Amino acid sequence: MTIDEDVREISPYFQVRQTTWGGRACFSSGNIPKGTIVLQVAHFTGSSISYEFRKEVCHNCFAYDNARTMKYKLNYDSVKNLIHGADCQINSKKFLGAGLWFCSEYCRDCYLQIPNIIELIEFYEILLRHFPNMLKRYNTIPEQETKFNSISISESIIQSAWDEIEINWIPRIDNMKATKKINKLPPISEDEYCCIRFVCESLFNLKHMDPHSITQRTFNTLQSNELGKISRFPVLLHFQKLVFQTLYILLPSHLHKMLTIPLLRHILGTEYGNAFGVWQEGEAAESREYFGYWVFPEASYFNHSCNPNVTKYRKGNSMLFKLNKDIKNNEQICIDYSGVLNLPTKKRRKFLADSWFFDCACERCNSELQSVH
Ligand SMILES: C[S@@+](CC[C@H](N)C(=O)[O-])C[C@H]1O[C@@H](n2cnc3c(N)ncnc32)[C@H](O)[C@@H]1O
Repeated sequence: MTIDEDVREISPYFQVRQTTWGGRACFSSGNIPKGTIVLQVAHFTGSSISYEFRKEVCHNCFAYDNARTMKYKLNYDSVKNLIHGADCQINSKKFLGAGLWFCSEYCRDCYLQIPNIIELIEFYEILLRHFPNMLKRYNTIPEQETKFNSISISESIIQSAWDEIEINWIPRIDNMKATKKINKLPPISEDEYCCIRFVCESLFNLKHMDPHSITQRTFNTLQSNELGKISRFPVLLHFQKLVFQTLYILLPSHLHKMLTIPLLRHILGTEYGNAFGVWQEGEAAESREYFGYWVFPEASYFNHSCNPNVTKYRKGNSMLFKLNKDIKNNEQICIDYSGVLNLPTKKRRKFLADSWFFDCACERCNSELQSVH
């Protein structure tokens, strides 16, 4: 993978360079003292709050109030001024709130001020309208995970699955009347529902982002872990197809234009290796809640180290990366992906290989492995 000259402007504190052992990585641009925030990012391409927390986490600032439902649900009055044009499929009488909850009027207003946000709200609302029926059908089919997980995966198996969609499924759907298309919506679970919202938010953000912005350029060059992740969990290939099919049938035209198979594969393939967890703020690591995940392309060049020099944390809807020790010029800047740094070498490395699909080549692993042999 080549390094785009442009990604060098991510932070004045580091440069992105190629390594021989772990793809691209961040190297400090000088001696930097402990406590320095080397990166703060606020532009995620996509975020996903898990179904369980959908009413309990603010969709603007990600606040959480001990499992209480957020006070402000989106209502028709707050969106009606944003609806222009007759083809918007938001119905004033049956508005369900698009599955969007906020901790305050301020957060709801901030969310509604995002340019063109009505496009995303419209899709969330359409999906929410169809979801109960899709879920009901999902709940009547027997457990299929075992069947799908027994498939052995290769690059060409993934490609043929998508070719099948492209060559057979899409033309069939394109030839149907709108009402008939709805009958082809697949049965989906809560997990697919959340992932569909994640992909749609990514399409929406990418559509309205300056194509020359650093977020867009870094997103384009993110490393995909599609093959590693689907090989480990083959059911994900089926899952991805359901996500695509639902989006293809339900997306209104302004976002439908964005939906291509290569882009969907890039959004999901890069999410597998680059997403950060959205964790509860202000709680100890052992007791905090995990709300979901989000992707910040500019923050995706940090490699993992089992002795990291950066601590990452969330502040509202941004993420900060702060040095936890002094570092020297040209030193690699690394974070912890795992949350299991206290485990013994073998177990820690197995965890990284199983959940992140790489054999850790950090200094601590290298020196601990040498002392084991
Ligand atoms: C979030 S990306 C980090 C940036 C990545 N190196 C790149 O070129 O895009 C995570 C990927 O980097 C590589 N990586 C990160 N930390 C590593 C480590 N300690 N040892 C080996 N590979 C690592 C793995 O391929 C992993 O899937």
